[in-house]
Amino acid sequence: MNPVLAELHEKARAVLDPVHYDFFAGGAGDEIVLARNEAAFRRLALLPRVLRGKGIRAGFPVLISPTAFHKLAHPDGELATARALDGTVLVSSMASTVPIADVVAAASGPVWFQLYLQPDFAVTEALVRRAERAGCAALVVTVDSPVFGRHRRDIEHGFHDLPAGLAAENMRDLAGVNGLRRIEMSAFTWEDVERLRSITSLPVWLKGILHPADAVLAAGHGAAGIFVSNHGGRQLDLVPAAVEALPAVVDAVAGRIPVVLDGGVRSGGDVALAVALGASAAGLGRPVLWGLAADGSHGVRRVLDVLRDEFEHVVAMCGGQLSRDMVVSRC
Ligand SMILES: Cc1cc2nc3c(=O)[nH]c(=O)nc-3n(C[C@H](O)[C@H](O)[C@H](O)COP(=O)(O)O)c2cc1C
Ligand SMILES: O=C(O)C(=O)c1ccccc1
Repeated sequence: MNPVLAELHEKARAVLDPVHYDFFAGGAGDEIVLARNEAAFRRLALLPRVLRGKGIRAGFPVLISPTAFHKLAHPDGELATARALDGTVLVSSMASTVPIADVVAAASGPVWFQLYLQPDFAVTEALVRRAERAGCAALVVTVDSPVFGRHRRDIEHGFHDLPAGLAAENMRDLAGVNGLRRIEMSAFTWEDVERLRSITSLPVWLKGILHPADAVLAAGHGAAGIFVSNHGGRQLDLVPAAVEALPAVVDAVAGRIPVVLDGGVRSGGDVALAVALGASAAGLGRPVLWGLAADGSHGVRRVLDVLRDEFEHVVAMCGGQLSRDMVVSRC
């Protein structure tokens, strides 16, 4: 592990309330998927191409995946994360502890809004209007959570609610209700996605797709793109590592829409592997939380800078190109 990322993680562990550390770090069930997300990257290797000059690959294909409750990590919460972007996309969680308008106002890069469809469509619509008015560039609907994941560490600690003074600020005064509305998890259908699309001109991405057939349906139902994701091992503890599910989804989508990969990305090399396997970008969850907890905006910026530097170095080593044929198994 890059020593800067290791240092930020260790500092985060040291400064965070252990209950909040476990909320961020933990996964569902026996945490098998949580461990596999990282382990799967270590089982992959790259065969560099040689004598190709510098190649043409430019840009930094990383974004920040949505994570809840940044004020548990740092007093400035999502404002600190947003200030660190320097052009990187932040997918801001519906469960942010700063209102989305303030996140966008503080951001040094594009902000997308992640939401869970709510059983009362008026609530979903109000959230969409908040995101639009704030200036978000896209919506990301998380579709892997028909029910809440069972996070054993949270259950053991009795951690269910934010401490006094913190709240999911986007859930205030929604659809006729004064005060805070609870975020609900519920089961939806492709028709609900179409309904959401019909009320907004923002691009609608779907996050949490693992089955290739669902990826095809997403493209057919007008999704702007998809996230291959197992929610960082926080939903069903029976699924493959995210990067293991990626190739079949990329094949099924066949270039119709972009595919983002998140889960277990911990280095610029991991980003390169995801891109070589066909991802348009890789998303970061926990590494950003560790940077934020350790050193606020500066810590998040350091995480992004380390990954950018490592990614560019790997690409240079690979002759400026990354493709599926270059990825092999180590074992
Ligand atoms: C503490 C925490 C909170 C999360 N909150 C959300 C959320 O509000 N919405 C969502 O779609 N995904 C959420 N996720 C999942 C992330 O978007 C992402 O899929 C996952 O963290 C990627 O894996 P990584 O942490 O290994 O990088 C959360 C993940 C963590 C660790
Ligand atoms: O913890 C999570 O993974 C998550 O997605 C979430 C969603 C809503 C509120 C808090 C966390």
